Amino acid sequence: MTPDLMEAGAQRLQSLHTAQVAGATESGGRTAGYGRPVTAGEVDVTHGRILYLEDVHVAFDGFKAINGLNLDIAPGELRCIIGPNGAGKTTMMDIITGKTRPDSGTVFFGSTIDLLRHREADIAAMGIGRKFQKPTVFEQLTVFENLELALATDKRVAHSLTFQLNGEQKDRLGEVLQTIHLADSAARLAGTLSHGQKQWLEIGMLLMQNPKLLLLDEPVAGMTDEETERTAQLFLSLKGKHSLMVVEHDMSFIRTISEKVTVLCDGSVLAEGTLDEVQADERVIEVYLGR
Ligand SMILES: Nc1ncnc2c1ncn2[C@@H]1O[C@H](COP(=O)(O)OP(=O)(O)OP(=O)(O)O)[C@@H](O)[C@H]1O
Repeated sequence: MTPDLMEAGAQRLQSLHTAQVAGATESGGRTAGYGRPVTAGEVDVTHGRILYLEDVHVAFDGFKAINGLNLDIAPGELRCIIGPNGAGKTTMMDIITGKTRPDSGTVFFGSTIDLLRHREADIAAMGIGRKFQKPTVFEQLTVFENLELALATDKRVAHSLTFQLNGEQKDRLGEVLQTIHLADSAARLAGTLSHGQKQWLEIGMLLMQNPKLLLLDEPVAGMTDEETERTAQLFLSLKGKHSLMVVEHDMSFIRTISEKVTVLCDGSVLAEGTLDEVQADERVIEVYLGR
């Protein structure tokens, strides 16, 4: 979830609570007003890359967590990232989203946006959405309200407290509900959803902001087999419309969704190719099996 969204959600919950205390809600705390949805600007992908990292380094207390990392992602690509524990996968996502500043290197969004010059909230607003492993939906709001809230991430929080959808936004919300398989659950409180449904809802919240690039950290951890299968279908349906970077340890899930797989190890790329290719690579076998 984006920093702006977390802030807006906290404010929204506070306002909902206040209204409940006063006994005066009209529509579950989302009464008249307006908001300005974040709309990502155009990203220049004429060079065939939506994300480009070159020779990125970061050390924590002398430990090289990212060590000469080079990576690029094509527009509309669904890239899977695998690697043993401590390989640097989370740190890489932290760098892309502005949470961690690298010591050196180049990180570009499209060919013109130098991500190292931007703050975390701005990077999210430019169209890079991040989904952490643990779902962080607003449990006391309905599915509908969670999605609605995702449109209202204006930094002037007062707007998000009093947000009202226009026709186009209602259509979009309906589409996202269908995409994330929650059309029948729009009025349910998010806290009553299964783990998998919460994950889909959070992905839906990111989709409401129409991200160009989605970073997804272990999206199927803790899901049932059926939920995992549905998540695979969801990601395949998003491919092309969005670029996706999926970090996951579940190899059967990777097999279902992947074209190109990148193996990270010790902070840099060890191998890249189809899952079959990287699984047959002696160096990959060695880091996974410790031979
Ligand atoms: N803030 C930090 N301070 C010190 N060390 C850190 C910090 N963040 C990450 N590290 C270290 O950097 C290395 C890479 O960590 P990272 O979390 O990026 O790996 P990962 O590939 O995501 O691992 P996992 O699959 O277990 O989530 C690890 O050895 C970790 O302990």
